[in-house]
Amino acid sequence: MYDVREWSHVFKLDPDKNISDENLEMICESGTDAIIVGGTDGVTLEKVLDLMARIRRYTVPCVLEVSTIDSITPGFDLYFIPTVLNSRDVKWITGLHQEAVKEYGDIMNWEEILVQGYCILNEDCKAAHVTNSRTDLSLDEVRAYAMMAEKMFSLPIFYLEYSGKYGDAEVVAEVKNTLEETVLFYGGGIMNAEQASQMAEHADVIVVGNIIYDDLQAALATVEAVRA
Ligand SMILES: CC(C)=CCC/C(C)=C/CC/C(C)=C/CC/C(C)=C/CC/C(C)=C/CC/C(C)=C/CC/C(C)=C/COP(=O)(O)OP(=O)(O)O
Ligand SMILES: O=P(O)(O)OC[C@@H](O)CO
Ligand SMILES: [Mg+2]
Repeated sequence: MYDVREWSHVFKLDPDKNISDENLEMICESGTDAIIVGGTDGVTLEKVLDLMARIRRYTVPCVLEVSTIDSITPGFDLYFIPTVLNSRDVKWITGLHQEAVKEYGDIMNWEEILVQGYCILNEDCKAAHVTNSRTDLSLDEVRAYAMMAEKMFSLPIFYLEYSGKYGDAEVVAEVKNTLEETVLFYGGGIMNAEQASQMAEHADVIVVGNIIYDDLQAALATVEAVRA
């Protein structure tokens, strides 16, 4: 099922982190809608290839969230391209993207590519540091980015990113009310079933990342919570 509008839960696996075969099997067979392979640091082609090959033993849809040009590899079902709308640096909004499209645009299969409009709201996360994002945004400013993503740029996905920190459910709810077509992803700090169901009440898709590595059973419980 490659239609993100049908999804409600995804796991994000970091190529730079270790996961055992046993735990990977439980994640892939959990009933989640997809596995996203992505991270900010230490993402190399070798690590991406290795993780993709291991996920490919299972039928779950597998998506590469591109964070470096050098780690893009064929074989994924979909490719997500982040553009960080609240970055202060054009490099992370359209800069690297233009370089990549200049190089590969003519051979890209655009049907398997979805652009994600990121709004990064945790000032302490790596992605915020790397992209020099302005995270001290008012609700109206966040809503404006959501509206721009949908109405100005027709992006398929708007991603409220609190990576490593549980976010503000009120902000997620308000952004959801702002969007009509664009799919709202929420990610950050989901560590248990209760948090998963709270964010899933508002976001279209919740993204569960770090807890996979810290407490696998808690991570698996988030799938059940969203389905309930
Ligand atoms: C051969 C083949 C199949 C070709 C496919 C064609 C294709 C897909 C081409 C891509 C073309 C293109 C436009 C590429 C864009 C290139 C690029 C590098 C864009 C920049 C992306 C970007 C803004 C990265 C910044 C970091 C970021 C937002 C990463 C997203 C993932 C993320 C937020 C991870 C969470 O990290 P974090 O939690 O902070 O870190 P830790 O958990 O490790 O602490
Ligand atoms: O790792 P966590 O905090 O669960 O966040 C998930 C995802 O939004 C990270 O890009
Ligand atoms: Mg992470």
